[in-house]
Amino acid sequence: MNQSLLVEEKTYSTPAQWDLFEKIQEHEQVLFCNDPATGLKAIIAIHDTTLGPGLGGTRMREYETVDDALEDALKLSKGMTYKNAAADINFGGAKGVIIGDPAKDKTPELFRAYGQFIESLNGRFYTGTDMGTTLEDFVHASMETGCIAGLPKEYNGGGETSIPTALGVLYSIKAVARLLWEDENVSGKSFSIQGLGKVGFKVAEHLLHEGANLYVTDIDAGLVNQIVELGEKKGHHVTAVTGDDIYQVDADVFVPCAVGGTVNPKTIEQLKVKAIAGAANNQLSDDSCAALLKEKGILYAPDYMVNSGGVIQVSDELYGPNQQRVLQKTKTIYHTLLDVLHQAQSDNVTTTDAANLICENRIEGRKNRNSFFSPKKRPKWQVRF
Ligand SMILES: NC(=O)C1=CN([C@@H]2O[C@H](COP(=O)(O)OP(=O)(O)OC[C@H]3O[C@@H](n4cnc5c(N)ncnc54)[C@H](O)[C@@H]3O)[C@@H](O)[C@H]2O)C=CC1
Ligand SMILES: O=C(O)CCC(=O)C(=O)O
Repeated sequence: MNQSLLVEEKTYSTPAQWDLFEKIQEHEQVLFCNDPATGLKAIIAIHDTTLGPGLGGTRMREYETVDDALEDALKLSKGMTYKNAAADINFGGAKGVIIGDPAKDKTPELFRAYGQFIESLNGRFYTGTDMGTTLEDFVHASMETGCIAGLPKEYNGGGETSIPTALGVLYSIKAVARLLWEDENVSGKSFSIQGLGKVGFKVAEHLLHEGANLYVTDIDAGLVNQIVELGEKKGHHVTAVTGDDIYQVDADVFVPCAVGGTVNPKTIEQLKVKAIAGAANNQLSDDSCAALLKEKGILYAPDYMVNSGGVIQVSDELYGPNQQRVLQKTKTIYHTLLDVLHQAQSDNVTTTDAANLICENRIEGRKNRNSFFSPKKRPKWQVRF
């Protein structure tokens, strides 16, 4: 072996050089998007496209480090693979994160630049709203790419995904109630809701309509006040709670609807609830939390099943927007989730393990069926060619 090859071997086998590839080893592709002209800094992670093109929303958030942003994109996109498999739709898992403050850093040009990067993936990534992004942002992105889902109705899209997502959370809560109390009626039961944004606010409205009592928190005091006032009008108790106190309230069900990771060993110790069912993606800080919850007797409804109303709508757009049909499909979450909760009980495993197994079997099964070549692997709403 000549000297230069020896040097190369030595250089490239240093473990630190491979850290990044180790981090993304479960993923098919990760795209770092950098556009100095608009200030766009984004990461698109495509986890698995066995079931179809990668599909997942794009989040905008002020991350402290690029590593934090990458970790979020990797975890969220993997979650989408499971979510899409659980919802039995023909899409794989992917997600985008834009690094920046949604209140200060958004411009139409930034989203157009993001659209150009999406377009460069040539149909491998479809996206729409998530935390910190709105339908309007994606109207700008859609000027550059056809791979945008969930545009406003005026643009012939399905509109706000938080509507089916919130309905799916309500039906999941009903499934949990059926398992806990043999009755899906939640009137008089109490719920602690963390986050009153696009989804959490609607979940709170649904629960008030059902006659439930609420504890609510959000870093935006205006949203908290609105729900407190609504509760007063409806004659139900809505108690505003500050920050981390939400983990200690004496509610029946914790409903995380803000950021991920809020169910962790520290908060599990504080939680007094009987169950957790909410919209936030990646609620558990790590896999071991599922076992901790099981030990403590807290029933955990896997997040990616509870919050699949959004992808159900987005994938349904293949047939043209139809909210009635989407809401009907969203209600099926009740039975899918209840089956998983029963399965976990009868197998004495965590609810996460029971749900993951169903998804992994579905993906494995599809791998076998995808064994022959077909050029028609694009969803039919892809109209650019
Ligand atoms: N929008 C959708 O259709 C879907 C959303 N999700 C997930 O649901 C969660 C909420 O999504 P959206 O409502 O769309 O986002 P959003 O950005 O509209 O709302 C998030 C809310 O959480 C609040 N918040 C942030 N950190 C908080 C904290 N530490 N404590 C209390 N409140 C806090 C924010 O002030 C905001 O009001 C996210 O995790 C998202 O990924 C999942 C599936 C679909
Ligand atoms: O809005 C979308 O494009 C898909 C929904 C999504 O990202 C999610 O369920 O987390």
